[in-house]
Amino acid sequence: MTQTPLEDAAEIAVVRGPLAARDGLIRVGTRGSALAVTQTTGVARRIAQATGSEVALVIITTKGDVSTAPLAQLGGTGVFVSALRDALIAGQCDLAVHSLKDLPTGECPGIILGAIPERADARDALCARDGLTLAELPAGARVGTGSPRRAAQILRMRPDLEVCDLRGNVDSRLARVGADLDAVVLAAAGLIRIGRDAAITEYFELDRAPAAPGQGALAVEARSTETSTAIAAGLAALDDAEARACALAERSILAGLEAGCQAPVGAWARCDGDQLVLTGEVYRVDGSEQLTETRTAAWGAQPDDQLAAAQLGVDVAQQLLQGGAIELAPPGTLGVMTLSVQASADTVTETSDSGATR
Ligand SMILES: NCc1[nH]cc(CCC(=O)O)c1CC(=O)O
Repeated sequence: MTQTPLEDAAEIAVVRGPLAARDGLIRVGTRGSALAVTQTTGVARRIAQATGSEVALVIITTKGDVSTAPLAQLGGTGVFVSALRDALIAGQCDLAVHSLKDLPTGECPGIILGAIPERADARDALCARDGLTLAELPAGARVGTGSPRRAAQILRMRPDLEVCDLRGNVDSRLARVGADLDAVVLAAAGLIRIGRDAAITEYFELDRAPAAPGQGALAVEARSTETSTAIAAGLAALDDAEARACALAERSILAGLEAGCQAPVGAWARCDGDQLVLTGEVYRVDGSEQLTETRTAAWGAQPDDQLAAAQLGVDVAQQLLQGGAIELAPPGTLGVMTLSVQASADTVTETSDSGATR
């Protein structure tokens, strides 16, 4: 938490606590972790360059930052997001920067997704003791992750390993390697952003282990009532059509599966010439089974392509559902909406029953 990024912010002021709105000033809200401050500083710099405006970072503390309780108890990954959104709506900042993979797929009233900047490395990375790769870890080695997707992927590659739960910020997770764990799996983008990529001993290629939908991408949110031309110009300069299409395609798999944040789902979208290629996977968490679907759509960086990207995700989700995704994933992690609708309509089926009592 008390790392170098604050120095990186040299020409961008970083404020903990309220900062009044003022003409010509763009206040960019962020969580206070080293990772969040670093990535938001990058966004703030580019907005400053594109607009010539004065830009400041405003650090907003979220429940997820001050608690080590399991995320599910705090209301899921959404806790990282809601305090920032509250601050944006309340006018405590003018923009809010999130890791896209932490954003729930639903719309948020009063808020627009103003920009998805060019995406960083989407891969997961293994950080193991003694420079070991996954294949080199001894049988029974303990690998830390809090993600059901990563757990399943590790066990598919190495069924003999022991997957251990892991929480907290990137630095505290890394500190466990060589202590009570032999390795941890983290997002490469986060490690690179905070300058800890020297800890990486292996990158998992996306064809072998598709990452969380939106991993490595950032989301810049604004108020839907925003009228500032400087903010509009800043958002337009930041937005990357390819990153937006890929993120949209990956995230609409989640939406199509009605996936909760603990769903073991991997996604990988890439633009390849004039094609947008999307792969979605759903796993049994013990690594014993998986479903994979790949589909393509035309791609030419046209406005229509964004709609096609979203539809591609829905199509992949449909294929995964037809392949039996609901039965593969832990009860209640997929088809979440359908379950609650069924339950409230008092037509509870066996599936929704097990989902509800999980
Ligand atoms: N789950 C928390 C989270 N949210 C965003 C990142 C950083 C990487 C990114 O921007 O996707 C991380 C850490 C991790 O998964 O290792």
